[in-house]
Order: sequence, then structure tokens, then C-alpha cells
Amino acid sequence: MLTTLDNTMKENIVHALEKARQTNQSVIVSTVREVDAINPLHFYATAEKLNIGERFFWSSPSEHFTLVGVGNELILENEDNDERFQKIESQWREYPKRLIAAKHEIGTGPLLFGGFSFDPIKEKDLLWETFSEAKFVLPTKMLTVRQNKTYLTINKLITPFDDSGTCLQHFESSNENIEKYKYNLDCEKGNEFASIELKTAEWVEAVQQATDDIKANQLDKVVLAREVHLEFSETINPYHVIGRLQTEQPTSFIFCFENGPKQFIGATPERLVKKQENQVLSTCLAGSINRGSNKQEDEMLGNKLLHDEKNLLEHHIVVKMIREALEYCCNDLNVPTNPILLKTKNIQHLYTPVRGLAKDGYSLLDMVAKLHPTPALGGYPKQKAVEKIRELEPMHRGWYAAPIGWFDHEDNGEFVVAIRSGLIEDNKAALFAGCGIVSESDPETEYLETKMKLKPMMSALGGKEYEGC
Ligand SMILES: C=C(O[C@H]1C=CC=C(C(=O)O)[C@@H]1O)C(=O)O
Ligand SMILES: [Mg+2]
Repeated sequence: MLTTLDNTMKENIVHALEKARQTNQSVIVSTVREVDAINPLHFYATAEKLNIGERFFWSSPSEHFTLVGVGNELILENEDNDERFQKIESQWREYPKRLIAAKHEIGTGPLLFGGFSFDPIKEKDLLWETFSEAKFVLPTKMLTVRQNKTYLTINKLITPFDDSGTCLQHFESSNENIEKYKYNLDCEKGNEFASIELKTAEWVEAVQQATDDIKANQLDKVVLAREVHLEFSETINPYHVIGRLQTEQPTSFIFCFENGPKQFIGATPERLVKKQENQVLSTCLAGSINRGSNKQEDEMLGNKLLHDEKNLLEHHIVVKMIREALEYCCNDLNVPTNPILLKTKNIQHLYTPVRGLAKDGYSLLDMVAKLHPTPALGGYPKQKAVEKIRELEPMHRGWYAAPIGWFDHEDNGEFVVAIRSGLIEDNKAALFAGCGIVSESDPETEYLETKMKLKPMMSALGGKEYEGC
């Protein structure tokens, strides 16, 4: 039975077990192998049948990087208000880690994937009841596609009480034939939705109130979101949703986090912060306009956005805050003076990339804690804006607009903000979209902006674009 693991691997695993026993401390062991190419979504879909636990999906647009995790080898979670970021990190650091691989490719080996809620103070509602304020998982199996190479990581938390036979057996599957994960994925068929629930009037009123409060100098900016509840005639297939997002939103980060029977799915264009060794990249994304129906109209709209005072204000508030937050943890900060355009299928945004070098002692999660929520999701000043959202918003955000992403044992990783997203269960979906409100905001225009922001998920759910939401 235990013949396919090579000797070095076996020795390493047995060694880790001895160490766990000697120190009375569990050790995380990861084996990584390059495997034949496979569509990561096939791996995600087929893994459901393995019955080894929940899954996650992540793909980032810039470097053709995809992660698919299956099973919860370790779950780190907490319900803390102030220390939730630091607690996840310190718990992760407690575990000694042993990587068994020819070479460490970033995005392989021991890493955590997960996310945070937007506002841990706001009492949970029914929809988000099962989502912790912070939850991260070390997957049992993980597929990584990076620069056209495919890797399979197998993780195990080896405790002092494990026996070597079981441990070795666990890693046997690293030799499995990846072909078995092929899946018949037909993303063409769309779902028809049967009913829809909106709280439009309440939201428009909240926007009006917010602009009045901003004019009265209570704060500079606040982001207000609304939710749309959809009920479909059939169970929603999350693989189809992810598949369509991949096709339709190639410039966005696609994520899916499975939590019991619910899947939190989205295609966000907004990176919060990425760290690779000491290089840090954050992006300011705020200010929006629709796409044109032809190239000429599209360029005209893009130009309009680049010169629109209200949108530039929305954007500059974000740049200012991100600069302040990162100055604290980075050296050599580079912040371009003017934004450029970032275009997704349905929207054009103002975009400013911010680069820097992490100061010693500052981790990726320190930066996430410092940045969240940026004024693209919260407002300015931060604390005042979060309180205003609590007071005015007719919904509970849960994990919407909050950081979601991954980080590894060497503090490389990336977090995005979970916008253009929805929570799916059986035949139901709750979708979320928000807008940056400043003194010049007009409630009706902001409402139309949320409609535009709902389109990517609407289209991925239905296979076609819907009006009316
Ligand atoms: C809060 C959302 O978008 C933010 C990100 C980009 C542009 C935004 C805006 O122009 O209002 C929002 O700040 C959302 O999509 O739900
Ligand atoms: Mg806006």
C-alpha cells in the first residue's frame, strides 16, 4: 500500500512525527508535486464527491494564478472585535511547518485561505449567522496553477498522537492521477429566477440622509450598500457561476468560500493588498461609470470619468487614506498623482496602484488590519463612516466588502475586498452592491450605479443579463 511515496518523503514525514512527539506540539507537513495540467474548476467540482470537507476557489487575473482548496486540515477562526487579524496570524505562527518539495513556488505548500466580516461590532443576522468574524482554513488538498504549471499540495496537521502508518497513508494521494478530476462542466444553461426582493426605497432614503450628514460636516464620505435577494426555480450550480465569472470577468479576482451549505462567491476588481517577500502593492479603486456600447462611446465615458469632480473626490479620499495607512508599514511608497482607468465588462473605474517595501516587522495581516475598511468600502474618517453605515444601511454586510484572500508561511499572499459578490444557498442568492457617497451624490444616480455593480453576479447566475434590479 505504502509504496508510491519516495523515501525522502517518507523520512521527512516520519521525522516530523518524531518532532511532534518530542516537543508535544503539532506540526504542519506539506508535500508538493508538479502534476499534469487540469482545469481547476473541474478539480473544485469533482472534489465535492471526495467528502473531505469544504472548498475554496481563488483566481487572480494578473499572473494567471489559481488556487483550489479542498478539506479543512486546520481551521483558525475567532469572533474577536479588535484583535481578529492579529489572532489569526499568531495562531498560524504557533505551528512549526515542514515543506517537502523540490522547490518552493509561491502559492504552494502550507497556506491559509479565508476572510473577515466587514464589521464585527454589528450583530449578525440570519443570512450570515454561520460566518465567523474571521475564518481561515489550511486545506487538506490544494491545486495551484501558476505560470502554466500545475501543483498539488497535500497538507497534514501531524499531532503527537498520530501513528506513522496513518500519516504516510494520508500523503499517498499526492501520487494520485489528476485525470480523475475531469468534470463535465456545461456553463451554458442559465437559471431562471422566480422572485426578487429589494429594499430600494429604504436605501435611496439612506443615501439622501448620508449626503445631508456629509453636507453638515459630520464626515467626508460614506459607502452605502444594498442587497438583492433572488430565488431561482432550480438549485444554483456554483461551478456554473464560477465558470461564467471566469469567462465574463477576466480582469477581476474570482473567489468562492464554502461555509457549510453556503458559498460566498464574487468577481472583484479591487485588490486590498498583495505582499511578495517585502514588495507591497495596494490599489485604490473608487469612482465609476458605465461602459460604452462602442469603442468611441466607451472612450468618451472613460474621459468623462477621469475629469468628473464628484468621482475624483470619491477616489482621492481613498488614495489619501491608503497612502497614510501604508506610510506606516512601508518604505519607498510610490503613489501616482493621477488615476488611470480600470475597465471590467460592465464598469469603468478610477484606479491608482500604490507600491512600497514592507518595513521590518510588518506583516501582510498588519497591513490588512490597517487598511480595512478603506474609504472605497467604508468612508472617511474611518470610524465615523463605519458608525454611519451601522446607523443607516438597511442590511447586514457579513463578509461583503471585507478582506478575503490567502497568505503562506513566509508571509507572501494577497487580499481583495469581497465586492461584486453574493451568498448562495440551494436556489437562493443574496447579492450586494454599494456606492461611495459624497456631498454631491444624487440618490437616483447612485442607485443606477449599484445596478451596474450587480450586473456581473446577475449575469453569472442567470447566464444572461437582467434588468430590473
Ligand atoms: C462598494 C462597491 O464598490 C466600491 C468600489 C469601486 C467603486 C466604488 C464607487 O465608485 O462607488 C465603490 O467605492 C461595490 O461594488 O459594492
Ligand atoms: Mg461611486
